[in-house]
Amino acid sequence: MPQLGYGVFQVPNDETEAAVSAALEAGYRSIDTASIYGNEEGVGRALAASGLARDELFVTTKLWNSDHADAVAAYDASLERLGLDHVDLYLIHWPAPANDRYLDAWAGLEKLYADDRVRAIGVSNFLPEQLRRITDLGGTVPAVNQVELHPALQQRDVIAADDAHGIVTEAWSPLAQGAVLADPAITAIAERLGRTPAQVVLRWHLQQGRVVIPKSVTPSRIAVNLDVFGFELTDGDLAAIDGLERDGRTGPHPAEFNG
Ligand SMILES: NC(=O)C1=CN([C@@H]2O[C@H](COP(=O)(O)OP(=O)(O)OC[C@H]3O[C@@H](n4cnc5c(N)ncnc54)[C@H](OP(=O)(O)O)[C@@H]3O)[C@@H](O)[C@H]2O)C=CC1
Ligand SMILES: O=C(O)C(=O)[C@@H](O)[C@H](O)C(=O)CO
Repeated sequence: MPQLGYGVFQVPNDETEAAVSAALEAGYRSIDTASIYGNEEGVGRALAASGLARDELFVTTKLWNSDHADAVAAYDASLERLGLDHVDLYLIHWPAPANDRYLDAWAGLEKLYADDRVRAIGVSNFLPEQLRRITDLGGTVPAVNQVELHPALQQRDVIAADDAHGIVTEAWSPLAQGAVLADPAITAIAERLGRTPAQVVLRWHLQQGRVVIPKSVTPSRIAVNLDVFGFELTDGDLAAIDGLERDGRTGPHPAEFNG
């Protein structure tokens, strides 16, 4: 799985083909969408138009909360919209604890995986106790847990639980939707290194082994966000950004969100 991908939350379907095409042209090879984003068709059109071989691409989509009871049918519908015969990573989008159907959803994803219809399966927005209910089953361990994670919300308990099971932690809203980019600790590092604040934040994630999927519809930012493999933060820089934790959640809390 590429460590840096491109996310398309809040990109309207009719603008998604152009945005994903710009990302593929800039060099991204991993695209993160979801059935609830309503833009899988736009993603699919860009993939088809790119001329890139399928095995050069890494496509992630997600099972929405109302579909936990029939994951296989929801997967088929996503494939139809994407124009693909498989995706590389299929995630349960949220645990939706009030519905309490995520173990059924996991059984559906495990069936897809056992039938060789998807390259990897995982979860998103899972808290440690929700992950434990899945790993306690003794079946397939999720490959990935995609969670909100950025300097203002560092999710150390979730990362510890992921690490304990060998699950890759993937950061959504890795830039906190822009909310951390004016933080003096980050701008000072950016100025010293001659980089942008977004590049510094992405580097902070990457140097700690996380997968990131920044979103931008702005071509210059799409390019800048990918240009983060030619410099390094020092241990002091990493520690300064670690100091920005402030429980600054921007999205819903997984213990409460049922969609
Ligand atoms: N599993 C889940 O529940 C969730 C998953 N996600 C995934 O994570 C992806 C990323 O998260 P998202 O919420 O979009 O937030 P991000 O943290 O990626 O931030 C996106 C925002 O930051 C701006 N931005 C991007 N790059 C820069 C830059 N270099 N300088 C300044 N501003 C910048 C964008 O503006 P502009 O576009 O105008 O350039 C946009 O407003 C989503 O697209 C989606 O794929 C997101 C939310 C929940
Ligand atoms: O973007 C996502 O992937 C999300 O799950 C959420 O942002 C969700 O769709 C939402 O908008 C909740 O208010």
